[in-house]
Amino acid sequence: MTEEQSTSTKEWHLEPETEYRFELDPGTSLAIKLVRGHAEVFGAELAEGKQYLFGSECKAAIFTWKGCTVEISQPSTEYVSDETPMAAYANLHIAFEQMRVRALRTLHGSPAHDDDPSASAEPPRVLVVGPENSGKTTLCKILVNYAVRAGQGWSPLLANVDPSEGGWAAPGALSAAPVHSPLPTSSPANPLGSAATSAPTSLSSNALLPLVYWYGHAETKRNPLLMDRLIRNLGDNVNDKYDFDTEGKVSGLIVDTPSSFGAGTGASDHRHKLIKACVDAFRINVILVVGHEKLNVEMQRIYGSQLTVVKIPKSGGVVELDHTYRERIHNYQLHTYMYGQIIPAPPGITQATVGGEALTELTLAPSSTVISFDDLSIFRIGAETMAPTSALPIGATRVVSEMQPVPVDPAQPGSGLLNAVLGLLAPPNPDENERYDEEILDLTVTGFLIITNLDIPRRKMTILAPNQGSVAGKTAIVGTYEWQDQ
Ligand SMILES: Nc1ncnc2c1ncn2[C@@H]1O[C@H](COP(=O)(O)OP(=O)(O)OP(=O)(O)O)[C@@H](O)[C@H]1O
Repeated sequence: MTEEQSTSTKEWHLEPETEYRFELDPGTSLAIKLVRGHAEVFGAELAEGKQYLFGSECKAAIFTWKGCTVEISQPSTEYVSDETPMAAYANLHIAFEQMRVRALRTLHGSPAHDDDPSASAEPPRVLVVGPENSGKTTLCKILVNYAVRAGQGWSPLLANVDPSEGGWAAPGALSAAPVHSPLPTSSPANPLGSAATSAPTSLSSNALLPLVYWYGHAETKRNPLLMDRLIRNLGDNVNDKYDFDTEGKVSGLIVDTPSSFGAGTGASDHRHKLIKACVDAFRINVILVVGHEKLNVEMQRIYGSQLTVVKIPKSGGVVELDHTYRERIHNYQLHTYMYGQIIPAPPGITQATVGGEALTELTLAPSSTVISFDDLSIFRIGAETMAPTSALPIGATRVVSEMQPVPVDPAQPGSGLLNAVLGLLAPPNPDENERYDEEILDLTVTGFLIITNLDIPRRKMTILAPNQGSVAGKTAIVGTYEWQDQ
């Protein structure tokens, strides 16, 4: 008996249009091999005979349109369901595909043959909204994966404006990237597959180069003005890109939103402003509301006259994620950002891949460096450390606004910098005349680092970063995320 056969493997035969769902416990991993037929994980096809690893408490499903046999090593919570919304999702994909084809035809001035000449020639620019745990991110992934699999050379842009999720960067970031090959699913630490955000060595074959802005908090309500500005910055960048890349533009874009956009009601809260910011910034023409009647009615009422609002079903497989799970995921994400994607294979599995990549290609070695306090300028956006208004001298008015970059002095006890996650900013405009006061709000992020030690008497601090690049003279922003290497 070979080593591989001696593991506890189990074969599942899946009928057409069913899915095998699994949920991993902490510290466990799972290997899945497609033995026969066709299967996909959230729209990304599995290759026959390859072992795919899943870890870090991943919760996902293997879906098949035509039926298949899969071999599972070291199963955990698992079941098969024949009730999935995949047919509805596939119909959506077909509708978006028609929009792309029409947009491309218009771009090339090709004659229209069969369909309605009055139909819009705009590519799909889709905003996905829904309450917590409705499967928004999963739906975005499925739609993007179906588009890139269509064989038309589409590279739709996926934007993630959910700061609690991290996407391709660290949690607290807003990001966007054109997707050229299917996004794999292997761990919630990399919900959208691996990106070349940490170090060049992590440039695996399907790594993406996202555009990233740093918000720095999990909750959108903490600084809605900053969220609004970053969403508009992301949108402006995307539109600038499209001005030059008209072929890329016809692939369209999909925007994944935080659950706070779909939660609660009432016109006064900040979420309407942020939804509006997304609609304007990304020139949205379709809003998908995942499984929420009231939200659908609300979106119809506000946007129904200017764009298409579609309610779509929520999958019964979506897992309710609690607060502690989300905190563990943030830890996995930052660990993965620093050390790469490390998923130990279940016993007996020797040859496996993570989302199709060889395991060794995804491992990183971060560097810990001691720098002087003066090497790095650190800012906090808004008045986090301000005294309450009531504590100000009589007659004094607050001078620090929610959007003002406030310098943070590491020498100050209680600076909040120890173990803080910092977003390292791209350099400001080299032309002094083009600079402006709040420029650092509009700079993209080139990387993240963690302050692991502060030596106030010697004015030194230790930083952990994925590579050894110098940070001297650079500017970083601190938010409310912290991480300790355990
Ligand atoms: N069909 C399915 N089978 C098993 N697990 C699933 C399925 N669909 C989604 N999940 C899992 O459920 C969890 C929640 O899904 P997802 O992140 O897509 O929801 P969301 O609405 O974006 O969440 P959030 O509340 O963070 O905005 C994820 O771990 C995802 O992998």
